Amino acid sequence: MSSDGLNRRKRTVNRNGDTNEGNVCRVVSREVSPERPQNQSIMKRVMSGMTLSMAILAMVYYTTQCNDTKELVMASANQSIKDFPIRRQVMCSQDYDEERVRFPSCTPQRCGRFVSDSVITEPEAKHLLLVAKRGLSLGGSSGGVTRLNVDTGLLSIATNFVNIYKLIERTQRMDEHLKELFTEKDLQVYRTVKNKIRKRIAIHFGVPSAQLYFTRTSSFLRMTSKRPQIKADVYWRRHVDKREVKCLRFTSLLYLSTYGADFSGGRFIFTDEMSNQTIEPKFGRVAAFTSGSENEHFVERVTSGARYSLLIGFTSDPKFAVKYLQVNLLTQEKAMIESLSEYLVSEDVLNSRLRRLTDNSLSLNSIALKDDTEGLLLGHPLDVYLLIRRMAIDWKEVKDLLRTKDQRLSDVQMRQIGGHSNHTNALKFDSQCVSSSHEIITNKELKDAAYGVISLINTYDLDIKSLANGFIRSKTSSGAEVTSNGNQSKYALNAFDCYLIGKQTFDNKEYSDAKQWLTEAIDRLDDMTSDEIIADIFNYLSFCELKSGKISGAQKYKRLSAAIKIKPPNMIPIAMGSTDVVPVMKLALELDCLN
Ligand SMILES: O=C(O)CCC(=O)C(=O)O
Ligand SMILES: [Fe+2]
Repeated sequence: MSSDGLNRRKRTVNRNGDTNEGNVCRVVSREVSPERPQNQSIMKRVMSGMTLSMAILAMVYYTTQCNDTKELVMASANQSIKDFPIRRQVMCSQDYDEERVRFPSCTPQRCGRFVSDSVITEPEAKHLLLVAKRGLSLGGSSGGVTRLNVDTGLLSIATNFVNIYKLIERTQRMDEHLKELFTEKDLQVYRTVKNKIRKRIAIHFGVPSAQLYFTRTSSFLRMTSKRPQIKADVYWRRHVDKREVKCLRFTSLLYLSTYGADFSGGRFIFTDEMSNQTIEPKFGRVAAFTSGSENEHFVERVTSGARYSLLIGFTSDPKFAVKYLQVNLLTQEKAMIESLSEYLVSEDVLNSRLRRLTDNSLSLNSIALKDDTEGLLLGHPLDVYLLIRRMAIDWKEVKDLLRTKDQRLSDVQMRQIGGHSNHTNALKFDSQCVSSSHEIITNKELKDAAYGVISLINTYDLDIKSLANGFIRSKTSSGAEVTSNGNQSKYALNAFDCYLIGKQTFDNKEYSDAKQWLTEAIDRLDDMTSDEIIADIFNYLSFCELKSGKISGAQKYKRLSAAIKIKPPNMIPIAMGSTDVVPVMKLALELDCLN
């Protein structure tokens, strides 16, 4: 769950061996660095001598400095934290301010962390370790971390990811035992454990348990000392969970192996301003903390053995809850599609846009609901984004198209639609469903969902072009494309999606990725893309070029953008939130200065 590790500054870890502040600081470099070449010439030897002296000076400097950056062991592996958890309270960061307004009753009253060895039983931990090993053994990253997301089935294989559930579906005829990968008993233990952890978090942080929802981030992790192959393998970078998955409120970790016994290195470290705080993983131990920047952390690189853990993320925002997305939105959408299809048949509607929207939603909705039989809703990483896009954009458009049409329908005709006596009832989607889901799913959520896609790209280091085509492929991987859904992907994004994600990526200051998304948007332009959006795509492309110092490229795109006739301001494309205006205006000014 981290994105920017490779370009973070070099990290040193100050370590005290005991539970309290010590005076001896051992400075250990954790940087992944290539081996030094052998120096042959005298000149080189002199140079390396000088380098060494500078390194020693730097060490002395760090050693004197490290009295200020102490390291405290919050929970050691030798300890047994049974009766009372170890707790630490920290000041809440501002990361929750927005949620505080939206969900006052479930905003954390206090922020902090706790560690306990008595949340789950030993048999439960043993069972989950077997489940983790069984699941993870189907994959295996070529780098240091293998992830298996239990809810989506996403599993690291070599430098790629596959959907394990689809894999099983395809191979089960040959390999009967795979069907039994997760038995009912396994899932039952998994659910019990998740609920126990949720309850503890609720008690500890004073949040009603019923308002803590599981997110789709839950994953088994196996960390080893293997050299990283892709960005996602670098698990030892500092990060803030909430910055990567915005909706997160609490992060919990269940450790399924023990520091010092099953592996070395691999301690969990909070990077506090004055001192680092360390948790040594222990079999059956649960650590939980508020996910904002008050709890920035990293995992030390494992030096030997294998480290197993189960990460479970919680949100207070029901829209990002697994259950909400699975049950509410999808079933609501299904009802809307049924009503609409009935209406389209009975009315012989000629509006091709309406048909296209319905067909597209129908196919995506039925894929998701078909998976329901296996309890695996929303299995593709783009599912959530696409569902929210349908709710925020497509269904709103359907409603608008129908509104326009309704005005031309007589009362008699209205009654005929679906056999209902008044048109509000007949067009269920028009009255209740669309309005309510549209009220719930706003452009803000759509932007968050787009942000979710960006986090996914960064966390798993995915190739943008492949993902835009609905395929999951790592940026750095070579060879055959590994997909989660056969060769023909139903998840291909359209010009608007790529534009929206491109804009969010731009706001994230990732200009090269933003350019890629916007170029994908250009490749996907069709008759449904409005001129305003096309002009804005070119505008953003121009800003991307400008940010990368490519002045002539910036000017070229700016001219292209200006060449498109912009309609009056009420036609400003959807999802152009007012917050975007300021930076874009600023950039526009910068660009104008160049002309
Ligand atoms: O496994 C751990 O201890 C922490 C992993 C982590 O921080 C993450 O995946 O965000
Ligand atoms: Fe994390």
